[in-house]
Amino acid sequence: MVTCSSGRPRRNTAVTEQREDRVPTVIADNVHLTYKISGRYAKRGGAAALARTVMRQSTPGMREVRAVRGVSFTAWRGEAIGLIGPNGSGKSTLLRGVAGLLTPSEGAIYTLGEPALLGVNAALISTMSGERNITLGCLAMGMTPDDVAERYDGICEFSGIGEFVSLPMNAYSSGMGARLRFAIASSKSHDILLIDEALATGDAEFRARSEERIQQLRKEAGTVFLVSHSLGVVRATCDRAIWLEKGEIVMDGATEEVLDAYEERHDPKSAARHREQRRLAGEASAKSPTQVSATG
Ligand SMILES: Nc1ncnc2c1ncn2[C@@H]1O[C@H](COP(=O)(O)OP(=O)(O)OP(=O)(O)O)[C@@H](O)[C@H]1O
Repeated sequence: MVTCSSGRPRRNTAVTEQREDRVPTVIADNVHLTYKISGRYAKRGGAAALARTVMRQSTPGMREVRAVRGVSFTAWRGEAIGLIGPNGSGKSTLLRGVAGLLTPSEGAIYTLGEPALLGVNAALISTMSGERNITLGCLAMGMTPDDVAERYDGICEFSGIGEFVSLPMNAYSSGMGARLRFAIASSKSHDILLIDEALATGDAEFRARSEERIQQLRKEAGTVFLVSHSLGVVRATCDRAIWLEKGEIVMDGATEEVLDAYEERHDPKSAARHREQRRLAGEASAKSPTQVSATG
């Protein structure tokens, strides 16, 4: 089933561009996502208050934050896409738009299948134990009680939270909570899995296991979107990257190319180091056939 979330009715032109051999799972067509901040948060300060008094306004007006501005892309089944960009560039907002939690003020998002958003702030109930949250989280994802019973041990083991599972989640460290959320959400294959920074919180060993799990989810035919500030995680996990700045796409393409360009702009030292590493690796591989023939 194709689901559409849009600001106003639009002709679904992008769908007709699909290639025969690949299945599009998410189509974003000129998407704009805007937050409206109302009342007292919109404008503060003495001058604004005085203006309101003079103009006899009881409440200040609405302010808009245009977090995503005219974003278009097509995601295909089997892809893992990293969303990168500086703070406030609109990555999480775009993910929430794909998840259907925000409606575009303009443009449309079409999804084939059910998107599942896995965020660090995903809603589990902090006063309940990990055990209860596993059960509720799995049921909420559409599993049957038998499915839950079957997967329960695997989820506990994957999360690595040990006996903390019987304690309320508000007794967990933020890393433990994030690990449990990831373990619950990734225990089921999703048509479209949206991950917001979840991997950044675990330790190195958990990150390695999560990367493996994401690769597995990809093989099970889903599409994975990953928001991360860690370019290393995006490099290890994604084959495509979308770079956002101020709510607009700067670049969309193969991970290496996009990350190189991003680093050139935001972290030139790392970009130079990576170039040098590649040059040395290139030299080594150019030399190796000679060495083989010399020894062979
Ligand atoms: N609930 C909200 N209400 C109002 N404005 C918001 C809200 N959430 C985000 N914004 C604003 O939208 C813009 C994009 O924020 P968003 O969280 O999507 O960026 P991001 O790239 O994910 O940032 P970060 O890397 O810091 O997590 C920012 O200007 C932010 O202040």
